[in-house]
Amino acid sequence: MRGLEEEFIPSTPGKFKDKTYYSGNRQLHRCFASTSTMFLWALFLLALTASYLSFQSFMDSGTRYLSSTWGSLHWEKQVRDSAQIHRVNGMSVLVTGAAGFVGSHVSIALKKRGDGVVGIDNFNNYYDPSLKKARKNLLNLQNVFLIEGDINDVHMLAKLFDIVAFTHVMHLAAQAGVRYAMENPKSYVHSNIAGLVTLLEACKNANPQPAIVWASSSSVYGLNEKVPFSESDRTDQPASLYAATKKAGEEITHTYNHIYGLSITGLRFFTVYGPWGRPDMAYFSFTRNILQGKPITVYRGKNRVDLARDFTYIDDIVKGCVGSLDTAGKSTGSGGKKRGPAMFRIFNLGNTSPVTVPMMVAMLEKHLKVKAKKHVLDMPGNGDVPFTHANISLAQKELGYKPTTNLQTGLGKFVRWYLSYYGYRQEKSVK
Ligand SMILES: O=C(O)[C@H]1O[C@H](OP(=O)(O)OP(=O)(O)OC[C@H]2O[C@@H](n3ccc(=O)[nH]c3=O)[C@H](O)[C@@H]2O)[C@H](O)[C@@H](O)[C@@H]1O
Repeated sequence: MRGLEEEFIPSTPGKFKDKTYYSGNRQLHRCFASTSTMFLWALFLLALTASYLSFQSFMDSGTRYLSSTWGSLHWEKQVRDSAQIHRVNGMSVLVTGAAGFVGSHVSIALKKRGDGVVGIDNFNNYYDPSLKKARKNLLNLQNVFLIEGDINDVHMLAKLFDIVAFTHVMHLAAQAGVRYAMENPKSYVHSNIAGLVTLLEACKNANPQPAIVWASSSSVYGLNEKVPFSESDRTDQPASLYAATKKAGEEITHTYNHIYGLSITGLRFFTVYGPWGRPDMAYFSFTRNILQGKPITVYRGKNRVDLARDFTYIDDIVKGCVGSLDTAGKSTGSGGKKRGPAMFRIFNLGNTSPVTVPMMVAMLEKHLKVKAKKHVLDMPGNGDVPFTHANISLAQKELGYKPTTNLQTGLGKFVRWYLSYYGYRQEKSVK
């Protein structure tokens, strides 16, 4: 016996050649039966497609809501609340790279003094994303809403500027690291070039246009030998792709200032270090290796000259960033059109007292109370520069920037943070 389903569904759809249908009437009936079955089939398929599509959209909106990625009403409310200004003459700032080292510190500083802050970060895995998540938790505690998204996402940026009239953008999202550029050059183009342009486009289209403060790098001085490095020194000899993308960023921001009236302040950071820092940087990875009894590689320059850096403590950098936001002139454009000349500035944010890498290691040994196992190697040709040294008189004059933490003190603070964050008990783990 054929089951009911088999009665209605032919084994070969569209082909109804049942030999029992033989008369004219039956021909007509057969024709009618065949048309109505096809109609039923079409209806069935239509219903199937419709339910599939609505299931998909339900799933999409469900995930969007649950993971708080952009777009939902709940998300919009979180953005608005976080951007709310709580002081007279305060600002509302979009901080890119807010789960990063400098980004998280700046976001918290701004929020604490009553400014509105919305963060964005793509949480990439260039270094341990769990550290970025931990920084996100810090931001949550301060009621800073952090969006998980990429600055290359045109629609998300447009939506953000639609919801909030940001007065400022603190642009710190970037692919950092000098030597990693040889391993993954495309990531530098993605974040430092394409991402920058996407962000500038969004800022230029925004109404009102925000003022932009962004992170360039001391590495733009490249092979410059004139010391200390001043903003007017040549920057056309980058030694790494990283430096080249930062230099390109300075030129790109200039064109957006020139064509669209965006207010731009570029900050050349000098080897920023401190608590919640970046694990890829030498002082951080040295600390880890020293504590684990593993060797560290200390590079040495030409003619056995020690490499040196103008290491700058995070709190000083934060003051420089906040000072730049406070003194930034307004952008002049609207509706994507320039209405007058706008501010364009570049500042060194350094410490003005370079320290050699072996001296930095000696300071770490003292704080950690452990001797490092050092391997000294000639500096490989991988983009490193032999030394950096900032002239900060311009930042001092225009921003009131005045670094106050020397490397010895700053590394002490870093080591205390490191030991507590990674759960070392100093008296037990170090000899
Ligand atoms: O201020 C800057 O412009 C740059 O500072 C750092 O770059 P860098 O100064 O090279 O910082 P580290 O990677 O921490 O290196 C510091 C020094 O330690 C040396 N080093 C690094 C790693 C290592 O294993 N051994 C070693 O001797 C490097 O050659 C360098 O002289 C940051 O990583 C960049 O993102 C930033 O833009």
